[in-house]
Amino acid sequence: MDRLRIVGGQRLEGAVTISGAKNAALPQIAAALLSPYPLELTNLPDVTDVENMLGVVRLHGAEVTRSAHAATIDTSAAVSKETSYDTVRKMRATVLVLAPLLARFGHARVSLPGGCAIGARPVDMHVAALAALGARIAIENGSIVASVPNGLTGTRIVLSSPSVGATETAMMAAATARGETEILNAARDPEVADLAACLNAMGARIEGAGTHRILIAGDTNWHAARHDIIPDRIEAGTYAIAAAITGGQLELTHARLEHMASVVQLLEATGVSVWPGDRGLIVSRDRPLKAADVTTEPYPGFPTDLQAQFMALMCCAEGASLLRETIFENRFMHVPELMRLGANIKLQGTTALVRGGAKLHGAPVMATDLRASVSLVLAALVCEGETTINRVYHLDRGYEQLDRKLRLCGADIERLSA
Ligand SMILES: CC(=O)N[C@H]1[C@@H](OP(=O)(O)OP(=O)(O)OC[C@H]2O[C@@H](n3ccc(=O)[nH]c3=O)[C@H](O)[C@@H]2O)O[C@H](CO)[C@@H](O)[C@@H]1O
Ligand SMILES: C=C(OP(=O)(O)O)C(=O)O
Repeated sequence: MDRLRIVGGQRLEGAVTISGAKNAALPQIAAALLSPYPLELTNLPDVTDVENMLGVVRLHGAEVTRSAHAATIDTSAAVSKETSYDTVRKMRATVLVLAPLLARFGHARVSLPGGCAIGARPVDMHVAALAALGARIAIENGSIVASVPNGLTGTRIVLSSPSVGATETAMMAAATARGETEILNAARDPEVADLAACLNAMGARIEGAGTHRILIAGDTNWHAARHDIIPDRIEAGTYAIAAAITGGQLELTHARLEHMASVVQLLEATGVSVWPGDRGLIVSRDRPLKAADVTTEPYPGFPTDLQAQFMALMCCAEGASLLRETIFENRFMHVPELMRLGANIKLQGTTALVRGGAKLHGAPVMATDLRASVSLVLAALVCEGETTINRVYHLDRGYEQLDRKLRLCGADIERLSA
């Protein structure tokens, strides 16, 4: 298993190319199963989650032609097979193949994903949305078994909360349904809007994605399509924090301000400067960091996927900050590891009180999930001495060449292969 070795104390300076968004890529790869015509995805990030999702569609008979940062997925010979527990367990987003398989083939069997390190993460809203569209769904031996012998029928779906995955499931299924579907209380994330743009390129007629109310015309005539994936706002936010924590300046090439308003607002409240440049965003800090409180919220609120990284930043701020996690009940696996580096953090339920300013010292730490791991990398950049981070495969799930990108900006970071 690879490890990362980081020696802290370097100020980061330079440009970082922000890759395509993992969380936009995953549902779009699943969406390729909706249509028998090829889908070409460009700006595809080179991360293991994307490779795994391409593996999942291959398991269903898709032919995938890869080039650097692109893939053409031809599902003309695809079939609906069982998606096993082993596959779903590795990556929860695999559950996104349920709707396309059901919509195209009339039946699907996908193992229930179960909980993961950050929370229980049920899929009841995905199931309810498909049932509303007319699917018969049962849970049998740990799998979701869905069928719709006479095809899906458009309807009104009211989500009990704006789940990203359930909105995507509903949108994909509704595109194939007979008649119009309205999704209310939809997730407004840019990745949802990007999936709609991809589906529209494939022939669907979807309006309102990116707002609470999405209208899907149904009865799609699919055709071959090409779609360019949006830049990863979570990767961009992570590097923005890397610039902030080291008191450096980074140009985040391709980063989009319009996807990052809550993040930029919070960083500015801590004394960080962010401004648009010719190629993306520029992030810089030359003042002491101020503490700021934050509550994670559905988009456009502050993303849960940046909570751990922001906590690392607040460990270095003057004063105390409160971080409230409202999306995932157990997303604080980074706290004990940050404390091993010397951070002063008190956890109470879903709130963390961070008393900033403690001197951080390098130590061996354990990566536990994707964003927890990267928060340790960020903290290690300012630790006195050497930090080694184990289980780097968590990072490789969603960060393309993290060590190389940081090294190019001046970080003292090295990957140690086992
Ligand atoms: C691949 C992908 O895009 N992953 C992102 C997606 O995950 P994901 O799509 O799984 O997240 P959701 O928006 O669905 O989850 C939000 C909340 O709703 C709950 N819930 C969700 C579905 C359901 O059927 N029942 C239910 O109770 C979840 O447990 C969680 O508490 O959005 C999350 C919230 O922004 C991000 O952290 C993940 O990085
Ligand atoms: C939680 C994440 O991903 P997933 O939903 O795939 O677990 C993430 O990207 O931070």
